[in-house]
Parts: sequence; C-alpha cells; structure tokens
Amino acid sequence: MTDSPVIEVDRLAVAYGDFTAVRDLSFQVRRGELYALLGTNGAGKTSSLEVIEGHRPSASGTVRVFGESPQNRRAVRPRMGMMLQESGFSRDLTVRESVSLIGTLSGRRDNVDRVIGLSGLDRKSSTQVSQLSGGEKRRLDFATAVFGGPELLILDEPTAGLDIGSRDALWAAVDRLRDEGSTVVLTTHYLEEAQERADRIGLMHRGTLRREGTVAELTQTLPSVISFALPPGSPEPPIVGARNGSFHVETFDLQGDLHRLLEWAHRAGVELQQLEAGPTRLDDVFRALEAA
Ligand SMILES: Nc1ncnc2c1ncn2[C@@H]1O[C@H](COP(=O)(O)OP(=O)(O)OP(=O)(O)O)[C@@H](O)[C@H]1O
Repeated sequence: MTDSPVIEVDRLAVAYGDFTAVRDLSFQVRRGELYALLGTNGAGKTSSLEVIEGHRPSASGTVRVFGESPQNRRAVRPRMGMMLQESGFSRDLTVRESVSLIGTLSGRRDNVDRVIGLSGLDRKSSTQVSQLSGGEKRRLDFATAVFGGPELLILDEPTAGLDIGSRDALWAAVDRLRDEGSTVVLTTHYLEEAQERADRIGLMHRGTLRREGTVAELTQTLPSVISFALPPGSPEPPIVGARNGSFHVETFDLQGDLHRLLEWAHRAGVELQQLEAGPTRLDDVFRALEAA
C-alpha cells in the first residue's frame, strides 16, 4: 500500500528513569514528504527520533516505520538512513573504510567512492576519522546516511557546524534523494532551512507536540508586521500603532493595510522612513510558543 504513512507515531512517551521526556506524541509522516520536527532545546526531538530509529524503547504508545516496529531491524534498517547527532565511528578507520563498513551494515548497496564524492570528502578518503574536523565528521555522518539511497532519511541537526558550501551540498544531495521519492524527517535549529524546505512541520515544546501544519498554516496564526517612521509634523497615518515616535503595526491583512498606507503617503506627500513590511516568520511562531 503506497499511501500508508512511512512513519506513524501514536501517543508516544519516552522516559529516562522518573523523568518523562516525551508525552502523548502523535504524528504521521507521509511518503515523499519532508517533515521537520522542530522545537526548543530539550523538547524531546532526539528522544523521539531515537525511538523511530529503533535505538531507544518507548515507555508507552506505538511507533511504526513502514508499518513495522522499529525494533524489527531486519525489516526497517535497509530502508532507513540516519544522520544522528553523535556518530559512533571507530576513530582508527579511514573515511573510505567507515563508509564501506556502515554501508555494508545498512544492507544497501552503493558505490563507496560516489558517496564519498557526494559528501565532499574525496580528498579525505584515506584520512582516519580521528583526524577529521568537526564539519568533516558531519559530512561523513551524512555520507553513511545517504549510502544506497534509502527510502527514509532521518536527519538530526544535519547542518550544525557545517560551512555554507557544505550546507548547500548537503541540501542538493537531499533534494536529489527527494526527487527519487525518498521521505525525509529533519530536526534543525536553523528555522530558515525548515521554512524553505519542509512540507509540514511539527513544533515540540517540553515533551509534547504543540502545533503542526505547513509553514503557511503555522504562520497565519500570528499577525504580520508593518513598521515605519514619519518626519516631524506629518499628519496622522491611516493605521494605528505608534511606539516611541515610530510606528509598529500588527495586521492580519498585510496587503490591504500596506496598500492603504502607501496610498495615504503618496496623497499626503509624506515620506515613509525605514519602511519594513513582511509576513510572519517561523521564528515568530517559535517565540510565541516559548512565551506561552
Ligand atoms: N540519556 C538521558 N538521560 C536523562 N535525560 C535525558 C537523556 N537524554 C535526554 N534527556 C532529557 O530529555 C529531554 C529531551 O531531550 P532531547 O535530547 O530529546 O531534546 P531535543 O529536543 O533533541 O533537544 P535539543 O534541541 O537541545 O537537541 C531533555 O530534558 C534532556 O535533558
């Protein structure tokens, strides 16, 4: 059944001793989508992903990956590539040996040199893991995750510590996998990456899912902002919201209010200084979540 979700999480709880890190978490990831699980520090994203990856048992609730329990390694592992926050590479192995070993363990097939090239590690192929920089280690993590073009790719803060060129290369490789039909689950603190790429977003805070939807659905719950200043002696503008001599207007009708303001300024011959207008960003949704 191609329409069944790739991941189904139903009332998941994750506990560390007496501490419940994740509570009543439910969400589904559909085939081919990029689902971003975002949240504040300690919200429970990695704990949840670890259950999905089969690395951690749940305290309660159910998780299904391709319809199987994630503990069923034999069924799930060949179909899932993972880029964890902490990799477990042996320090003595070279890049090439690491990709080859993890590739074999994944149960998928690929050309080791192709994967090394794709991850920008060509010149480090014979270097030991212990001699790689932090960013190079992340590239190696990525190489092993995408080995063999998995149907499901789990990326836990994939671009943390990567320079801009490495980020671009990583996203280009993810885009190629998505073109081939792969499903991606992403956590990141770079909200612009999620805003640009996610089909849907789940927002976690203190162990629970607080919001879920497309970027448009999440951002339309908060007003957009228009801000500007006026030269001394200017007439009153048609929209209200004065603050310290400048104007800061929150609106759910950005286009209409901006149109009225510009028309008024044109007719009154008033210069709108430092004019800024823009839709709500994911950052604002995030801040509202933390403040709640
Ligand atoms: N091994 C552990 N033992 C005890 N508590 C843990 C352990 N791992 C995580 N926690 C706690 O569980 C909570 C959730 O942690 P988790 O790493 O899942 O959060 P996160 O959303 O991935 O955070 P971040 O964005 O900071 O990486 C935190 O309060 C954390 O301190």
